[in-house]
Amino acid sequence: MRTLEDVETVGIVGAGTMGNGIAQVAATAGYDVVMRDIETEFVERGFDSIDSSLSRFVEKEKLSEAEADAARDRITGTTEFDDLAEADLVVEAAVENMSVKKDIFGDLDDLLAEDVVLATNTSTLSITSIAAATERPEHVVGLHFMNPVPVMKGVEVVRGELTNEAVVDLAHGFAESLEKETWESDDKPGFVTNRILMPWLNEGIRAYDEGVASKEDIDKGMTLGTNVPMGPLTLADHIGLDVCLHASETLYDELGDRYKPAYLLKRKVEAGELGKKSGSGFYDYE
Ligand SMILES: NC(=O)c1ccc[n+]([C@@H]2O[C@H](COP(=O)([O-])OP(=O)(O)OC[C@H]3O[C@@H](n4cnc5c(N)ncnc54)[C@H](O)[C@@H]3O)[C@@H](O)[C@H]2O)c1
Repeated sequence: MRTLEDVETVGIVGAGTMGNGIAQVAATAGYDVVMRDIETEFVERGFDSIDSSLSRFVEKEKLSEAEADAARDRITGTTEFDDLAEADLVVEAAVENMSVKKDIFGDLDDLLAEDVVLATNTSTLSITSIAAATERPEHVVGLHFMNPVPVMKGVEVVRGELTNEAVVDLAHGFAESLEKETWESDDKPGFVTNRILMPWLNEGIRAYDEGVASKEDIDKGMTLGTNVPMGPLTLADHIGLDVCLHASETLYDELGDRYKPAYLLKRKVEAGELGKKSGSGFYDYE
């Protein structure tokens, strides 16, 4: 198996919110990066996000201009799947859909040398199921970065049923080389973070819907009362209500009633009120 010392080029599948963030932190850490999406427009949008994020790091004097330029130069964007062939490690960050991920992992398995580790950034889907699309399930691991990747320190390493110990070690080592801190989860629905976060968000939404308190007081109660940086309604808006609903539905399917999404979460998504990104969710963002 390729070890961390062998990793020079990192392949990223998907140039969206997470993919471009992972590409940025990998390039900043000195890796060469190949970032692949299906349309040129999506690759370009990924680079726009990277450029503005690197500029903020320069403004805050966390990176010099030369370091930011060097990081940017280490990233190659592409729509050609075969360009991922030079990767020593791949992190998949495409859409949260099992059949899409299985197709991608089947193709990666065909393309890449058999000693290359394939990681997925899935938030809620089973690593073991994704790995089953390959002939190297022992080389498939969950590497669950948090959003926004350049800012959030934590990475959850998820061990599939068949994941090798050395692959789990590589996942921790790679994340640490990006100056992240890791923890580990078994391949159970939602892993540690979303298993606990999603019912917390849904309970906040239900409490609001049932008139327990105003949305401001629910958020204030949770921030001042439990010392979290954002209350549930603000955090749900930041994550995106559609993303919250999708994750909640996956957990509900796998774990049953205690994970049932709140009615109001469904209604908001149906109304197109998706949170910060659409201009309104529980709060208005103008
Ligand atoms: N956004 C979050 O807060 C967050 C946090 C942690 C993990 N995740 C997980 O990360 C993954 C990506 O989420 P995101 O928020 O970046 O989504 P996104 O929609 O912003 O980006 C996904 C990208 O994948 C691309 N894509 C689709 N099929 C592809 C393919 N076959 N090959 C290459 N690219 C393809 C899409 O065009 C899109 O640009 C998901 O599995 C999600 O669950 C998301």
